[in-house]
Amino acid sequence: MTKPIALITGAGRRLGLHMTRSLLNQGWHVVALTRSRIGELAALAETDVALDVVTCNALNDESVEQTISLIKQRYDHLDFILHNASIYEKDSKHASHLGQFYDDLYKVHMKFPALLNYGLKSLLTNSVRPTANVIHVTDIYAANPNAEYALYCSTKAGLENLMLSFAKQLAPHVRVNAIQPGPIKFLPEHSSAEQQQVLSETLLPVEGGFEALQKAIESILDNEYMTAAVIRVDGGRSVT
Ligand SMILES: NC(=O)C1=CN([C@@H]2O[C@H](COP(=O)(O)OP(=O)(O)OC[C@H]3O[C@@H](n4cnc5c(N)ncnc54)[C@H](OP(=O)(O)O)[C@@H]3O)[C@@H](O)[C@H]2O)C=CC1
Ligand SMILES: Nc1nc2c(c(=O)[nH]1)N=C([C@H](O)[C@@H](O)CO)CN2
Repeated sequence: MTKPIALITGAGRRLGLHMTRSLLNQGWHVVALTRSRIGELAALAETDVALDVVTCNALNDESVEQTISLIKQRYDHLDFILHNASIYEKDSKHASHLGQFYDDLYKVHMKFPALLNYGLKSLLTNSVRPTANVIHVTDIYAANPNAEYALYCSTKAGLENLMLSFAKQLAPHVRVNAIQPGPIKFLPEHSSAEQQQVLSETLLPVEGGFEALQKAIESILDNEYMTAAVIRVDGGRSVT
């Protein structure tokens, strides 16, 4: 296959689904990793042969190993990995089993991206684009944590640090960067009081929406002189 190939984790909804659609529309072949093949992503795969939906659960080591093997069997190159999969929950929600919760966050935010980067390195170095790209989607909370989400924030900081190591390891054929989103899209479980509080602390007091992240992702893909960089897309929340 001569088409560029993108691998997106957490592709079943929200940003992952948005980027899957956007890259397909721009002529990419997309390998969409998701925990279960359902809903809009599954429906899209029925009509678009350029979409390969692969089920993978980052909490299951065997599932991750099998996914890496399957991708290496199926493809001879890879041009972009978007590390998007994430769990965003308060520590207090898991007070009775904090150790298990922390293990899960580590697996989704750090171990999964690290194993994909190592396991798929040979495909990335065979990119059909001038350079391959890996983007780690972190959070402004990686630099300035929200204490109620301490465990989440620390593993996002780990994801950002991994970006620096892989940028060093994989240069010059693979560029590795991070994006720190701010309030892009609230989850349904966020109360309106929580939402208003966050927006009152944001210079541009609206949700950014997935298009704002799409533009940042595309700017990295287009800019051959960017690696080891961190871009904030946060409406100015991080300076208040
Ligand atoms: N939304 C926002 O305002 C902000 C977002 N971000 C970051 O941007 C990225 C996208 O955000 P958003 O779209 O809201 O993300 P979501 O909270 O909607 O989660 C993304 C996806 O992660 C995947 N995921 C969760 N657990 C696992 C698991 N065990 N194994 C594999 N995949 C898993 C799921 O994919 P699937 O359903 O396909 O299985 C889930 O839908 C995330 O990395 C997030 O941390 C950062 C700051 C703010
Ligand atoms: N995986 C996710 N991570 C984050 C989300 C989210 O919805 N999913 N949201 C936030 C914050 O709510 C942000 O929108 C406002 O501070 C951070 N991380």
